[in-house]
Formats: sequence, C-alpha cells, structure tokens
Amino acid sequence: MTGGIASGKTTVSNYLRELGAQVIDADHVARQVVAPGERAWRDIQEYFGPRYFLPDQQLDRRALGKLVFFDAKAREQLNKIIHPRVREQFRTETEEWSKKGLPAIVWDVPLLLETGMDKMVDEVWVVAVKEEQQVERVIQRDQLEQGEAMARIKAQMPLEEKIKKADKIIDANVGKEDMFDQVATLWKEATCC
Ligand SMILES: Nc1ncnc2c1ncn2[C@@H]1O[C@H](COP(=O)(O)OP(=O)(O)OP(=O)(O)O)[C@@H](O)[C@H]1O
Repeated sequence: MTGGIASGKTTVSNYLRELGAQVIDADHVARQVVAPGERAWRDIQEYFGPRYFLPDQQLDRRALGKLVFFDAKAREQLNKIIHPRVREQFRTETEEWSKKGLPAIVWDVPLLLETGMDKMVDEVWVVAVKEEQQVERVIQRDQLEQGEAMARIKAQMPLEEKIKKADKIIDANVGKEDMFDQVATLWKEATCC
C-alpha cells in the first residue's frame, strides 16, 4: 500500500490491523536498519562522518534530513545505503510471517513505486486523495503554511502516475467510514478462498 503525504496510509493500515492484517511499516523498518551497530548505521558513519550522530550514537535524523533535502548527491548516497537494507528486512519479515500461515501481508511503503519495491509485491494499493484535500490535511496535521505544504506535495510522484501503477485504488476523499468500507472489501477479496 502506498500513497502521497497525508493521504491516509496510516489510517488505512491501522484499520487493516483491526481486520487482522499483519502490516509491515516502512518508516518503522527504516528506523530499525539505522539502529546503532547495524550495517546501514556503519555505512552512514563511514560516508557522512560523525557529525550526523548524536552523543548516544543514534543517527541524527534531523541533521541528515536537512542535508539530503538540499543535496541530491547526498540523498542518492543515503538511499543507496538504506534502501537495500530496507528491502532485505521486508523480505525477511515477510518470509517469517508467511511461515505462520497468514492469508496476506500488507506493506505500508510511502515510496513503494519510487524505489521499485512494487516489483516485490503481488498487488499495489494506492490511497488516493485530491490535492486540495491533501493540502488541507497536511496544513492541519503538521501545522504548516500553505506554500510549505504544497512544496512537500509537489516533491512527490504525482498521484496520476501512482494510479497508473495501482492494482487497487482506495478513494480517500470520502469520510473515514466510507474509506474503511472500501478497505474491508479489498481485504476480503485479497484474503478469501
Ligand atoms: N478518509 C478520511 N477522511 C478524513 N480525514 C482523514 C481520512 N483519512 C485520513 N484522514 C486524516 O488525514 C490525516 C493524514 O492521515 P494519515 O496520517 O493516515 O496519512 P499518511 O498517508 O499516513 O500520512 P504520512 O505519510 O504523511 O505520514 C490524519 O489527520 C487523518 O486522521
């Protein structure tokens, strides 16, 4: 499952958990793989240096985030370090959960299409929200100015492109209850028979 910023991915994945889905969350995995001592943590130290680490050895996500927002080469390098580890962790966790006989496993990955991870799944679900609605949700949730919210939205792959690659679309322009009805139907289809 994927979708733009503040489209409703977390809301959908929390509901999927209620329905009994096992959800693997990319934000969580991305934090796991840079934990002190992990391979990506070591690679980041080697390439970016100690200034991007806090006194307790944790990665200074804010400092590194600032750097890669403005520096495309640094961003590319960081992605090169982190993405393979994230993919590996997804594969391992999925194998473990599959052995337990779960009917389906949901990957909640904001950059599913951008990173090519869509090639690793059976079905791509896109949580789709109109830009006006998205701007409103970003402004409200993150307390941002309109321009800043817009800049974040524009930095992402356009919704039309995501929709082209989707097997299933969740319309997130409607209220939560209506959105949950769609999710319940998709979950039933994916897990039945
Ligand atoms: N169908 C909906 N109707 C109204 N509000 C919604 C709906 N879906 C989500 N929201 C609200 O929109 C905001 C963003 O939703 P959510 O955090 O689930 O998005 P997200 O895609 O996980 O965001 P991000 O990737 O930026 O963390 C939240 O405040 C959430 O309560």
